[in-house]
Amino acid sequence: MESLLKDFEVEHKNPSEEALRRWRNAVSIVKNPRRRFRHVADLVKRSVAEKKKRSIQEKIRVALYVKKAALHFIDAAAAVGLPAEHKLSDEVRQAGFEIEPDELASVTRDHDIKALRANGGVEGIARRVSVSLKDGIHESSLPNRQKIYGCNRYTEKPPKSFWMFVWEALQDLTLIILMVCAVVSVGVGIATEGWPKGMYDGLGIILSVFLVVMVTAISDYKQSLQFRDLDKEKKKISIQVIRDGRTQKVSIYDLVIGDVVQLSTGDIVPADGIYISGYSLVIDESSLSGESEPVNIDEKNPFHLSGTKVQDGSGKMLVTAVGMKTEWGKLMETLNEGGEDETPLQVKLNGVATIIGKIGLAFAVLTFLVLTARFLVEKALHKEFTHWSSYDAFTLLDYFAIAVTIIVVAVPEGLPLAVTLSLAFAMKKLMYDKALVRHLSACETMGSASCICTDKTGTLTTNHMVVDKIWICGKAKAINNNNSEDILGLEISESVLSFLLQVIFQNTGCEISKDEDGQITIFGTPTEKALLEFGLLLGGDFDAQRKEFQILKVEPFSSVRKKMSVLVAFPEGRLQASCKGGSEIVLKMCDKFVDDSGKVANLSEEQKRNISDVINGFASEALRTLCLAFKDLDDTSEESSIPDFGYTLVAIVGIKDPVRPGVKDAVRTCLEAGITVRMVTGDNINTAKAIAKECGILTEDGLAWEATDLRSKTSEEMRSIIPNIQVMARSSPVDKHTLVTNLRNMFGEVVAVTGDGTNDAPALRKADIGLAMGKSGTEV
Ligand SMILES: Nc1ncnc2c1ncn2[C@@H]1O[C@H](COP(=O)(O)OP(=O)(O)OP(=O)(O)O)[C@@H](O)[C@H]1O
Ligand SMILES: [Ca+2]
Repeated sequence: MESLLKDFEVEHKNPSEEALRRWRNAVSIVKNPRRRFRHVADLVKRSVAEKKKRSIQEKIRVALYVKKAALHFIDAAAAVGLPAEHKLSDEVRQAGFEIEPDELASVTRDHDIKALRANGGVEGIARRVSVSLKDGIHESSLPNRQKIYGCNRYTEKPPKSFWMFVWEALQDLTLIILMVCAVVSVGVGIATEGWPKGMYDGLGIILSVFLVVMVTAISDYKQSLQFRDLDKEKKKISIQVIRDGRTQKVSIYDLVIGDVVQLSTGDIVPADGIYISGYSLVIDESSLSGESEPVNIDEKNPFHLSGTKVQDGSGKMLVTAVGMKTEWGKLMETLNEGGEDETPLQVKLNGVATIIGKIGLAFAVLTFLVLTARFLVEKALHKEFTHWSSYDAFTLLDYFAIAVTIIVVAVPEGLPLAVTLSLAFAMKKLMYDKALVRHLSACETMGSASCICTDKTGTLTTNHMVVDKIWICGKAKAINNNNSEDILGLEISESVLSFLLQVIFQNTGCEISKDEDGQITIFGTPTEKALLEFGLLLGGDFDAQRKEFQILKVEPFSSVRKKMSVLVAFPEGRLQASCKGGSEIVLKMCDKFVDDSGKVANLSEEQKRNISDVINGFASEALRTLCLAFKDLDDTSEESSIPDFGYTLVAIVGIKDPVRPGVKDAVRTCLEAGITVRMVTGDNINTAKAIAKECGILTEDGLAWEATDLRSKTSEEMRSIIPNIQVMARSSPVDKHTLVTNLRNMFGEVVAVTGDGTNDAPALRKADIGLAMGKSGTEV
């Protein structure tokens, strides 16, 4: 059997074009190609779509790069004339806007900096679409905006109606033959046996064909409805916007022109827009232009294109074009063209169906031959060979119908479809368990995984973080979260408290939004939230503190740097940098600290060691540790970057992030099933070890490494280390990716990766199965 099926082998993930072609060619007996190849990639369509995509990308590239160069040229020649005034239509004017949809869309699409300037920059555009850059749009203007500027939706193929499925089911070759047989049978029947008795045979066949077609069409239609539901679920993505002065999350489909969108690392830009403000915003435009070189978006290059990805940094943008007015909208059409790749099981079953089909066909032919031979022999015996009646023709037709019926029932055309159905069923079931499966094949591959690499934060732990311990003024204290009067247990001096609050409130990526009844919601990552909540609990006033200084520069948190730094200016002209991040990393940047008496003192080697012990102490209690530090700068000159040395350590916080209930059992189940489980985390090694022990991942003889130490190893050394690694700490996204690659290539393992953040995205994509966790669901 294996050798018969050798053409029916494809890889789990990204099968080669050649393999896809091979099995298609090996399928020889197909009754209904439309049905048989329904959930299978359409290679022809795909290559057409690929060509179309290339040409669109090429056009975008020309628009982005060549035009830009040309513009510079024109600028240099000082041939600046104001763009032609666009006439405003009454509709736009009555709605209170001052710019035509097409003009607005073309500014961003063509990177037309001249048009932007002529419109008064981003502020000018904002005025024209009547929005305040600070408070965003008014919710009440939503319908108007949608009416005039459109919705953020892309044209989709209309869903197939039920009758389409009936039509497709009718294309079955054997059913067509049977129907012809039925018609002939009716004709011959009426001629020989008369009305109505002669009808019965033919009618019988027609009725059964009708039944087969209906059953097939109904089950196919139901299946398509299921797929539509799944598809809808897959497309639910939300993004942070500011509306009516409040930060809120909305679905990307509800975005309108004028929305102020908050972008942060890992987000897909949901619409075309113009840069308002931001910090070290780096965008990956490869999905649009095919160029792999990321671009910086700032005042000089202020255009955001829909479909690109935020690689680093954070910022705000003003939406200027949505839906089909963006280039992405056009590209979207080509994206799903040609369908999803078939899974190995689907292909195998196609092979089985083909083999059975051949056997069925052979038997059908044999049956027909035997029956006909017997008939002829009998005729010869009765010496009636020259004497033919219509009755004989009828008999032969009957034999033929029998042969075709054998094919109809014996060839399992529905088999490959059945597996798609069962995979879809598995998807649905997983969805009830709150897991969204994006690719059918994942359901299948999941069963053959030999190794799981999981991140820690958010996957093994709940991601509900609270500050649990703090080290400040040379003492470690447990936080009493229930008693806001006396959270620090002991008194600390006013000045130290103000240092601490300053660092917490300056150095945060969080947004606080207050609704009408004063309820506050904090938007931000769990770590940041925990810290900010702690600051509020200490009695800090976020809004008041924020007004005291002006933020000059921000280096947002990234999984590579593992820290966040900001530079602020106080009204009196003083500058201050502050930094928070992975404790051993920030500790290296400090040479002073706030001592027992609340004074700034030099940090000796011994004290550094003591502080390291404190960090390790916190970490081995499974706390995530962060160092908070600041540095006063008297240099008012325009510094190019935020310094990374000479800081004063204010405090170390230990943040509790409890292990999810049930994780330990899940790990045990995996181990019993022979699947190795590894933890790959960005956190401190001791924190990682503590959590890994708690979950049962780290055993006595297992290894725990820091990713930085692994990077320098040769591939030979890796080969001996990797099989025993159970914990990899302080890893960057690239480290995670490398580990997965090595596991797959060196040891041929089928690797499943679970992760919840952007730092897991490369590894998730590389893995045989990527399981993206979390409520938010970073787009992977
Ligand atoms: N907002 C932040 N500001 C500064 N430092 C942070 C912030 N968030 C996390 N860190 C530091 O970075 C480390 C986490 O890095 P990273 O984001 O790569 O991992 P993670 O996603 O939190 O963990 P995992 O990989 O297990 O999911 C933490 O240990 C902490 O020290
Ligand atoms: Ca994570």
